Amino acid sequence: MSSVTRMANSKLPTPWGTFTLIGFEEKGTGKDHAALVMGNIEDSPAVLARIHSECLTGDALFSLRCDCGFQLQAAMERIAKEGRGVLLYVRQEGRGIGLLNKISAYNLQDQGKDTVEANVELGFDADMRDYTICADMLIDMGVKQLKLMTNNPRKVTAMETLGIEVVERIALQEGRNPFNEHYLDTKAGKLGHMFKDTPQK
Ligand SMILES: Nc1nc2c(ncn2[C@@H]2O[C@H](COP(=O)(O)OP(=O)(O)OP(=O)(O)O)[C@@H](O)[C@H]2O)c(=O)[nH]1
Ligand SMILES: [Zn+2]
Repeated sequence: MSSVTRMANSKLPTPWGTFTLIGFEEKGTGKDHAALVMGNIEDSPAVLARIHSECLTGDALFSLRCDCGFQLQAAMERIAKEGRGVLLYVRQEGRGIGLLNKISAYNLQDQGKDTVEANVELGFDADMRDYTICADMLIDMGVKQLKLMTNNPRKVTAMETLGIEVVERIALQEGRNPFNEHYLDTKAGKLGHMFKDTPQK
């Protein structure tokens, strides 16, 4: 049984083109999630896709502590350029620990901890995300194969495990700056993020 229910849809004009915005409700929690769709994404060929975890600070408040806002914009631009693709905007703020805990983690980082150490000190794993809802949103929209824009190999493995084939991983390296260098280097070192494209097959 799917973990999400499709609830509503509308047009969403953006600076890069007009997407269809689809709203989903997560059955277990009542949380809402969104998909931005352009073109016909059902069936083949593989669909250009981004699974974007919510980052209020980066996506909406222009934070330079991370690369999220830059990745979000780049992904929307690439999908619009291709004329076909999907971006899942998933409400997994702070890699699943929520905004308030992420702010506490930032406070620890201000005192010298890295992103992983800060999570652990607060009693969380480095990454608490579960991608089941992402696979179920894609299945609901008829998507079976992805060209996935991510540096995170765990997203690729998760999709494959959940029955969505990733035919290509496209690196999304955007917005490196003096404030997020250490964060990006920690992701590469401790969380296994990769900053080059890899064909999967
Ligand atoms: N706990 C915690 N979460 C953070 C921190 N910085 C950013 N985030 C969250 O991390 C999530 C984005 O994950 P990232 O690890 O940056 O990247 P990713 O989604 O795993 O991989 P990409 O697909 O390559 O972007 C968002 O939900 C952010 O809110 C931090 O220092 N601590
Ligand atoms: Zn961020």
